[in-house]
Amino acid sequence: MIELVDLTKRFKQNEAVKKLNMFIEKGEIVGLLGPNGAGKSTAISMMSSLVEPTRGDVRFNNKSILKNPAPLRKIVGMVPQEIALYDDLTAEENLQFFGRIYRLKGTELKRKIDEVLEQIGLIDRRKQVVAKFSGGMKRRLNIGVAMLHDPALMIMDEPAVGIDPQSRNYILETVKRLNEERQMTVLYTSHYMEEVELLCDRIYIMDQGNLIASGTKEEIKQILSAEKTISIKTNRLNDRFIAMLQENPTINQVIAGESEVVITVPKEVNMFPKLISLADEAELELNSVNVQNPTLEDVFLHLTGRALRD
Ligand SMILES: Nc1ncnc2c1ncn2[C@@H]1O[C@H](COP(=O)(O)OP(=O)(O)OP(=O)(O)O)[C@@H](O)[C@H]1O
Repeated sequence: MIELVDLTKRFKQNEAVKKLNMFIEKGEIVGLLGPNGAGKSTAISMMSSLVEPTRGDVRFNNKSILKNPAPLRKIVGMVPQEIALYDDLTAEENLQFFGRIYRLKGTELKRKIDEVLEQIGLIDRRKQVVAKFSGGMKRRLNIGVAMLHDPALMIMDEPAVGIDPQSRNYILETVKRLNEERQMTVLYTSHYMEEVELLCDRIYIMDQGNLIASGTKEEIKQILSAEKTISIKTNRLNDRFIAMLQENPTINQVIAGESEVVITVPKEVNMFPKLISLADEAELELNSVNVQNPTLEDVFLHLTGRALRD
């Protein structure tokens, strides 16, 4: 459906996006994950023809859209990171205003507004002014605006940022439902790996303008397939035990908390007997020892040496 080819954007000295290659197939939910400043917004602004690339191409159904963006614009719904609503208008009036921009009118506009309000769970709040809305409700209406013209491709720029977990879940479920019921294709950008992990079929991870990993969740986690992480919980962790773990040549990494220590070891090693004897020696009672599956956060840490949310 959409393909980015060596897409690059330079702002003066700053190369915000560097030779980005990406594709989105019809019906997929694709995640674009990366910390603040990674270049996600710039990439999707070029993808939706709002920002002109310095180099590279954006192709829609195998045709470049750089000279002729109209066919793509017709099918794209863009959910911006900043909430773009009129505070002194009601939910319904906001949808009427934006619906007219999309050239909807009369009974068609009314039908569409009812449908969108139903989908975003705000049908009972249609007559309420947006100024009275919670952050989560504003985010939902922000998505509703982008849904008015039935976009085949929805591009969402951190649509659930800064809201409570319940509203976030509602948004994630709405996106999933729209994808399942209407085969809507979605590009979902976020710096929360949990959102992307929950929602997306395929994921691209960006950092400092570069694409650092891509693939299905399983493929990306394969990057860490040579190692496993073990979490050890005790009532009282002691320095002796931590020192013994740090000195053990099989253990690659030791991260100690107050009552939990997390170690990384090669995948094939069975650490359980050794951990039990080390704990015995350090006169420590173990509460639990769990092998953890790697998360996308672990992959990001492994690739960049930094946490995703620092
Ligand atoms: N219009 C602009 N002029 C100059 N620099 C810009 C402009 N837009 C973005 N940048 C820079 O490009 C880099 C990438 O920014 P971008 O907003 O694309 O990142 P992001 O991953 O979307 O992060 P965020 O979630 O914070 O928006 C940053 O260094 C930013 O300062």
